[in-house]
Amino acid sequence: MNPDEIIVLRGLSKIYEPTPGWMRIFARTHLQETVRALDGVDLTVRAGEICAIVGPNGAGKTTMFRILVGLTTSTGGAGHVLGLDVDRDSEQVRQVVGWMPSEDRSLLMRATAKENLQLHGRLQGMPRTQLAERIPHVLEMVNLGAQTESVVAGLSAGMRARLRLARALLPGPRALILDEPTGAVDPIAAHGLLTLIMDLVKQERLAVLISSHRLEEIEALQSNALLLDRGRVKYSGDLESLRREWERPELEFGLDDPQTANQVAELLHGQGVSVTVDGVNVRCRPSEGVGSVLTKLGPLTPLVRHVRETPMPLRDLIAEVYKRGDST
Ligand SMILES: Nc1ncnc2c1ncn2[C@@H]1O[C@H](COP(=O)(O)OP(=O)(O)OP(=O)(O)O)[C@@H](O)[C@H]1O
Repeated sequence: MNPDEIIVLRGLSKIYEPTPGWMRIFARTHLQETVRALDGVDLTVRAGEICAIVGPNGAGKTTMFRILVGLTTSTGGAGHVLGLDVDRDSEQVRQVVGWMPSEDRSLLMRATAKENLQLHGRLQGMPRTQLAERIPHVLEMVNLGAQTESVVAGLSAGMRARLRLARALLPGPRALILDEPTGAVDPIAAHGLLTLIMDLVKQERLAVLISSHRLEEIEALQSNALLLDRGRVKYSGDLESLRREWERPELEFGLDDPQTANQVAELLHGQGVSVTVDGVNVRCRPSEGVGSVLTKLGPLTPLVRHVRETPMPLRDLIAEVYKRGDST
């Protein structure tokens, strides 16, 4: 085992079986068909690395997190944290994985920040002496030292998110699982929270899995990404390689007059490139590079006054991975 590889998933799968007929009488909701929530997922997260888990609703993100914190078991493949098997050694895994759930519902609103951490620590089986030492430390780590005795109901959404992070850090974990950490937080507080997470990852050499629907946040984290779709991996790797592989920059060709712009647009359209015309500018997102598009313009090429290339926003890039992946 490589000691730097903190989270290792190999072919991890989870199938939810249909609810048996006799159980449907008791179950409030029941499953009619088999659901493949995770289908052969491979992933390695090393110490000091952040991996963003991205996917539409139902992609399998929560199921992966639930397996890692021992709330459910896998039905195929294997998952290890620091060499511990997530199914067989779930008790020990919970000691080394900090879990930050997406909502505040798990916080006691009328208790203080310190009381919340005490209760959580006791439920996790942490000795009182260890808690007395860890609580001030983790509150300082998330810049909530001054709020130690504050009642949670009086804290801002950003502070509550940091308290949930402090709770995840309480046992001194080597891995963190952050489920939509900025979901309920305003953009400024979200930026502060993400900066804090990035600093912690560096200082403590934590391996972090994070889910977020806010793709611009993932870019700011400079993380790796695992794109999931119906339980299967669409892409796994760093964002730079994702760009190299999938980037289709927008090209803008500037012409002298609208008439020439329309001629260029028609020519490209005739060659299967979808274009928009905005006055003297023609824009398109071709699958080939600038050179081959210019060649396609033939006698109109010398009339092009400027070419501007704009990189795709991460949101569009990821949408492209899902779209193109579907057609293959
Ligand atoms: N306890 C369960 N029993 C049956 N099916 C489940 C259960 N939990 C999740 N599923 C199904 O497994 C699939 C993956 O769900 P999961 O909640 O892991 O996705 P997700 O990516 O977290 O989605 P979201 O972004 O909506 O939270 C979905 O089809 C879901 O309906």
